[in-house]
Amino acid sequence: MSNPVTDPSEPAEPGVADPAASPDDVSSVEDEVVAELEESLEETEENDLFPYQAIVLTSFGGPEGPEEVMPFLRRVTGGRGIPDERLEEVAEHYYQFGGKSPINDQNRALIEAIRAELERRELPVPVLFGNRNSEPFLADAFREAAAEGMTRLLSITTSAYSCYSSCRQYREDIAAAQEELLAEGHEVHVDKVRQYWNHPGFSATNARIVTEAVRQRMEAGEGDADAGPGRAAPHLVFVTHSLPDSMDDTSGPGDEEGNLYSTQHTELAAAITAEVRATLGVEVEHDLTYCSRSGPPSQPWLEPDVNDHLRELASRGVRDVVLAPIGFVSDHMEVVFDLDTEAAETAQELGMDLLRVPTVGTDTEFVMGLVDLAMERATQAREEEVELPTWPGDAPRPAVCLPGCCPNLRQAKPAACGSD
Ligand SMILES: CC1=C(CCC(=O)O)c2cc3nc(cc4[nH]c(cc5[nH]c(cc1n2)c(C)c5CCC(=O)O)c(CCC(=O)O)c4C)C(CCC(=O)O)=C3C
Ligand SMILES: [Fe+2]
Repeated sequence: MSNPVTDPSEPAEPGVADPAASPDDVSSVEDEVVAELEESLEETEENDLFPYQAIVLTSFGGPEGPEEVMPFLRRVTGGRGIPDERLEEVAEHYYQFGGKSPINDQNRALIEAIRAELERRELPVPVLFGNRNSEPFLADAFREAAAEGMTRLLSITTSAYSCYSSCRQYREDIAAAQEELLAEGHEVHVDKVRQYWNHPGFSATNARIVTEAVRQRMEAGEGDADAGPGRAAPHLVFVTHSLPDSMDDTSGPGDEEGNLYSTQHTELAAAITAEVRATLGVEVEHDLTYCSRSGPPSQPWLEPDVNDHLRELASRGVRDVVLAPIGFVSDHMEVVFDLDTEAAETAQELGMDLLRVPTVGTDTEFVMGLVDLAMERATQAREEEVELPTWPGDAPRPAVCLPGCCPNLRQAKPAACGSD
């Protein structure tokens, strides 16, 4: 694919005709224009992200000041029956942090890291930022691309698993933003990378940082007076965002298998635990728990809640816990409030030692994995052979979602990046 002669940092300017050309010279002007267009097309074709002209980091969004908190929460919950009390409670979480969610700054840092990795691989493709629920919105990103004459974009989302909230809802918002652009006279095609819960860039990075945390805990424990040579390894508690049972039941390919969201987390938690055991040569127990439940109490959500589970572990005499937030890509509000504030308080009340593992954030191995995923998707778009690395298991999620998967249980809406 690569041609060392062309410098990708100097894009051709298609359509710029020689102003000195005389009107009789029409055919030579046309020849020139055609030649320039072909040259620019070749340049794009030479890079391994062809046919994509830009990457759009696609995320949830969050408020960046106190005045943005309530409009953000109303946008997120619009017509979804989240009780007012819950909204006020969540608003308080944001106010405790000055009304500013950490998520946008983290995504800007991730974009910088992706840009640096693209540059290292000599892939001259810009990275834009588009959120579902706060500025810069997805439509802003698409508009920016359209203004540059771009028509083919690749979305990388900041959610790794399969369910309505973390996959189809993103696809619906991409479709709505495309619709908005179409009304302004611009057609943009958008594909997305596969859900990457079992792409090694995400899963193996989590395994590495969880192993590091357990190792650190055990080394710290060696100095303890009551930590004899037979001291057990810490208990591993994995945590992810809770969902209504109905959303978990219908997560997956739409073939009535369902429960893909909880299954993916269960499999990854078990695989990481096995990796910790093998690497450190210790017996370690683990559980999967959930946080950030919302919705009315009458509605069943995935359990156990992380706080309830810490209480249960304490009652069984467990004192040493490593908490691994594998459900989250960065340290956003759910992590800094629900885990670092709330669960940390619970642990303190219980006299437990709780060490929270970092999220993948801007870890180099994770960032390289995202760029690998983008190149993989481009290879598929070119209909070339491609390997799809997975761990655990050997079943990559399809980059083009199957009809009916992870359905919207309230209201069917158009969704991008799928075959339905
Ligand atoms: C699976 C999942 C992810 C992970 C995948 C992904 O990353 O997308 C995620 C991420 C996030 N969720 C976030 C914020 C919120 N989620 C809410 C509500 C809900 N989330 C749900 C699920 C998920 N959510 C569900 C089933 C609901 C209730 C019903 C509904 O509304 O569909 C509400 C409403 C109030 C409340 O009920 O808590 C808020 C404010 C933020 C921003 C944080 C920040 O600002 O740093 C982020 C990254
Ligand atoms: Fe959420």
